[in-house]
Amino acid sequence: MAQATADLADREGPEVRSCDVQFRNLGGREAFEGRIRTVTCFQDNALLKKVLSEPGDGQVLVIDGRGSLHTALIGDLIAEIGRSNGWSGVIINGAVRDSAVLAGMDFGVKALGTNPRKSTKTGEGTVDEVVELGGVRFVPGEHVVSDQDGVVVVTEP
Ligand SMILES: O=C([O-])CC(=O)C(=O)O
Repeated sequence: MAQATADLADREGPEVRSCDVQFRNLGGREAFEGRIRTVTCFQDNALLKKVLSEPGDGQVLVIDGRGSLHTALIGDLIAEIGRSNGWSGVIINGAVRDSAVLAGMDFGVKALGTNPRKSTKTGEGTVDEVVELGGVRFVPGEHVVSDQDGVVVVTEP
């Protein structure tokens, strides 16, 4: 693995951009990193599915679902779209489903929790706006490292 979040925290010191949200590590790839892209949406997953259908080039999609645990923003089908298009993983301020399958996939998935209820598919939301979670700004184009200890944003890889 390239970088551990604890090593980044030692390097950066107290100002390290470490996200305080206690995400669950639900994907089979427990440590992942990449350039940040973002989607903001609310209980609707058409837009994030569209973005994960683009070439991923090792990027990480940070999805701000406003913390809603009422519907799943991704399941095994959308995760497989992302994995097969070369995304490293997703970090979701929201819920997922099909977690038993996600746990066996070579794809990074951090989320708040699970809910089997489907999301709507209207396409509402925004792409590549700065997302703020757990005291950290996730800026598209910067770099995020996610592992068993947490989620850290750095300017450069
Ligand atoms: O289609 C959805 O709403 C999410 C889903 O179940 C999947 O990705 O497998």
